[in-house]
Amino acid sequence: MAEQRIHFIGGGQMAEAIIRAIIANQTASARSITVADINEERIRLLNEKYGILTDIRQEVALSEADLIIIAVRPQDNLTEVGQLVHEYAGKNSAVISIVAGVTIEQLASYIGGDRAIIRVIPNTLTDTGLGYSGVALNAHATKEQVDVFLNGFGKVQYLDESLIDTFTGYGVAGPNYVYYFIESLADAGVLAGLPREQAWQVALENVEGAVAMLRQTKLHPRQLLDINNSPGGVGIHGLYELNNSDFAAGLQRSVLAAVKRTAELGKDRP
Ligand SMILES: NC(=O)C1=CN([C@@H]2O[C@H](COP(=O)(O)OP(=O)(O)OC[C@H]3O[C@@H](n4cnc5c(N)ncnc54)[C@H](OP(=O)(O)O)[C@@H]3O)[C@@H](O)[C@H]2O)C=CC1
Ligand SMILES: O=C(O)[C@@H]1CCC=N1
Repeated sequence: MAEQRIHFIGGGQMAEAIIRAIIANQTASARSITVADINEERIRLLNEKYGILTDIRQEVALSEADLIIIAVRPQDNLTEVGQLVHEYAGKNSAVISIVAGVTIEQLASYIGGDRAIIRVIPNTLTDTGLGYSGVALNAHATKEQVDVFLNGFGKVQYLDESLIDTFTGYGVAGPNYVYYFIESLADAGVLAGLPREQAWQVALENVEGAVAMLRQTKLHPRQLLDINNSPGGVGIHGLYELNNSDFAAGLQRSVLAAVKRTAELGKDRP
């Protein structure tokens, strides 16, 4: 397959994370990528850091692109962005929106519904090759159009669009919960008297090891908890306190709040 030309509208944090990953793993070359951003500084920075093309007008980049990535915020002027795409994008190009909370129906109202539109909530672990992006296609889009690009910054789960908001708050915001857990765990080690660096290394190793155990043994966490806790011992005393806290429900409420906010982002647009 010939290399796809990829044009980003919005060159912020998420666009940069995707660009860095797809160039690093040779999914795309820098010369096949263009970016438009209302902030000139961002374009200059992306050119300097990654060598992407910058001496091209947006109208031309849109007309030549195979994939057009809408990477502005939900609060930005999507009507204006959609109008540009509608006017200049080639008929066979696929338009990928990574804008949280904005539906395919809303996107179609901005750019026209008679073209391939793909709603993606991109995973944020892009530099690792791990992490799932959630993807919903409209009737004009095919997996073949986007599969190579999407796998260039992690793994992909194709979903019914009705699940994308849930996937956003649970899956894509997911590393937040894990980062926060690791930070809290390392703090617990320090609170109990370990030096910070040792507490930190142990927390990371335990998280990585626990995931490896779950994958290797295919056991349920509860079964591994049983093995880890001797009668009247250390582990079960620690777990008793956790059971007395709001730990599980707090985490679950946090995910539900993130899912709720995703839906609000789509509705509260200017
Ligand atoms: N960051 C994340 O972890 C994730 C983000 N997303 C989604 O990705 C999208 C981008 O998020 P993020 O990268 O964090 O945001 P950023 O604010 O970092 O990037 C958005 C960029 O788009 C520019 N911009 C605004 N309006 C226009 C326009 N009309 N034309 C061209 N450029 C424009 C902004 O410029 P200026 O700042 O000057 O306004 C800014 O540089 C959002 O919709 C978000 O929901 C999805 C998953 C995860
Ligand atoms: O916070 C945000 O809006 C984005 C979407 C999911 C994770 N980060």
